[in-house]
This record gives sequence, C-alpha cells and structure tokens, in this order.
Amino acid sequence: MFIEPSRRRDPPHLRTGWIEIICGSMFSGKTEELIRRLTRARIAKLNVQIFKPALDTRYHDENIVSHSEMAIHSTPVQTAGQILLLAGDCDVVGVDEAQFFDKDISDVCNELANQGKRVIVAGLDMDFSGKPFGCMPQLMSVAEYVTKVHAICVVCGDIAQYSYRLVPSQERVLLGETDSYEARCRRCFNLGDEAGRKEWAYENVTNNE
Ligand SMILES: Nc1ncnc2c1ncn2[C@@H]1O[C@H](COP(=O)(O)OP(=O)(O)O)[C@@H](O)[C@H]1O
Ligand SMILES: Cc1cn([C@H]2C[C@H](O)[C@@H](COP(=O)(O)O)O2)c(=O)[nH]c1=O
Ligand SMILES: [Zn+2]
Repeated sequence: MFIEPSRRRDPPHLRTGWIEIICGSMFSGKTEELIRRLTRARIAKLNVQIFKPALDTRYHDENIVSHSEMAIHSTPVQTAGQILLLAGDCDVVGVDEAQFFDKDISDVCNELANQGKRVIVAGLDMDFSGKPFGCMPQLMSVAEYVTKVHAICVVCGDIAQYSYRLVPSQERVLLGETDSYEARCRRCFNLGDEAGRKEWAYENVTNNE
C-alpha cells in the first residue's frame, strides 16, 4: 500500500512537490485508491483540489465515483490548462481519468509539482486494444511514484491488466461500464471472444493430455 512521503517538516526552501500516478485496467481500483489518498490528505488538513475531464459524465456530472460507489466531489474541466488556472494555492491536486486529457496534461502536472504541490493522477494505462492510452506513458515517465493496480479477470479469476471491450466499436473513446467492458488477464484478453467458453477450454486441455 502506498504511504505518503513525509516531507512536511522539511524547511520551506527544501520542500518540493511531486507526481504520483495510479494506473491499471478498468475495475482495478484506481478511483478507490485516488479517493483514499485524497481523503487522507484532507484528514491531514491539506487544501485539496480535484479535477476530472468534463467528458466523463458516466455516474455524475461533478463527482468522481468508483465502481464500488465511493465518491468525492470534483471540478470537471475541458482542458488540462484549466487545472493550472483553477488549482490556485492548494497543497494537493487530484486528477481522475487522466487518459482523456490533452497532451498538455504532463506539462501541467510538472508545473504544479514544481510549484510545490503533491499531484495525484489516476488513469487507464492501456486502451481496449492493449495500446498505451494517450498521455499516460508521458505522465508515468515524469512521475516520482507509479502504482499499478490490478483487477480480477472475470473469465478465469486471475490477475487482470486489460480492459476487454464487449461491443464492436473501434472508437478509442467509448464511455462504459460492465455493459461494454470486462477486466481480463493476458490469456483471456488474447483469446478474445473464445475466452469464457469453459467447456471448449476444458475439452482442449483433456484432449491434449
Ligand atoms: N473484475 C473486477 N475486479 C476487481 N474489482 C471489480 C471488478 N469488477 C467490479 N469491481 C469493483 O470495482 C471496484 C474498483 O472500482 P474503481 O476504483 O472505480 O476502479 P477503476 O477506477 O480502476 O475502474 C472494486 O473494489 C470492486 O468493488
Ligand atoms: C478501455 C477503454 C475505456 N474507455 C472508457 C470506459 C470508461 O468510461 C473509462 C474508464 O473508466 P475506469 O474508471 O477506468 O473504469 O474509459 C474508453 O473510452 N476507451 C477504452 O479503450
Ligand atoms: Zn483470465
């Protein structure tokens, strides 16, 4: 479990900000972990500002909501640049669904960290085709801390790192839930529509024995 670096007692001229990335597939607990860290920052009486891309209206226009219905209030923004303008003199900045932001998001996070802020960013590291998603590789390379969280493969129960799309769209951005996506392990992701046919898989194993 991620423990916050203890830098509050550093003298002001030595204090710096930093960037934390929480990445993984859908259903892996990114939003829960983001909310956990932001809640602890509030308990520490830090001034926290939270942002999400305005296009993500799945559960709520403003709140960030996890699949397990944990929620925290946020400010929806259209562009990464708006985060810089709206963060003001807060101590901690939280960002959810970072993969949807424009390419300025990593410069914005760097600038906020350079101002001395703790910046906590959650986002999908891969899209439905298994390709790195948008700005996430850039963000992971400039961050001090990267935490990869995992879901459970709904086909076989193994550790899942892929978001398997259940509907035929090839558009990169397609908002959805369990209606359109499944968390899958590498094997079940690569098997595609064949995965989950347990009888088929079992027959193959026994026939090859
Ligand atoms: N396949 C799955 N693997 C793990 N958790 C799942 C799965 N399907 C649903 N969940 C639920 O989703 C929660 C994580 O939700 P959330 O933090 O919103 O994930 P993410 O932001 O990564 O999509 C888990 O605590 C669990 O209650
Ligand atoms: C894989 C993938 C996902 N999306 C969408 C689907 C959801 O609305 C969000 C991810 O939400 P979560 O908090 O990580 O569960 O992203 C997409 O648009 N394109 C994709 O390839
Ligand atoms: Zn699997």
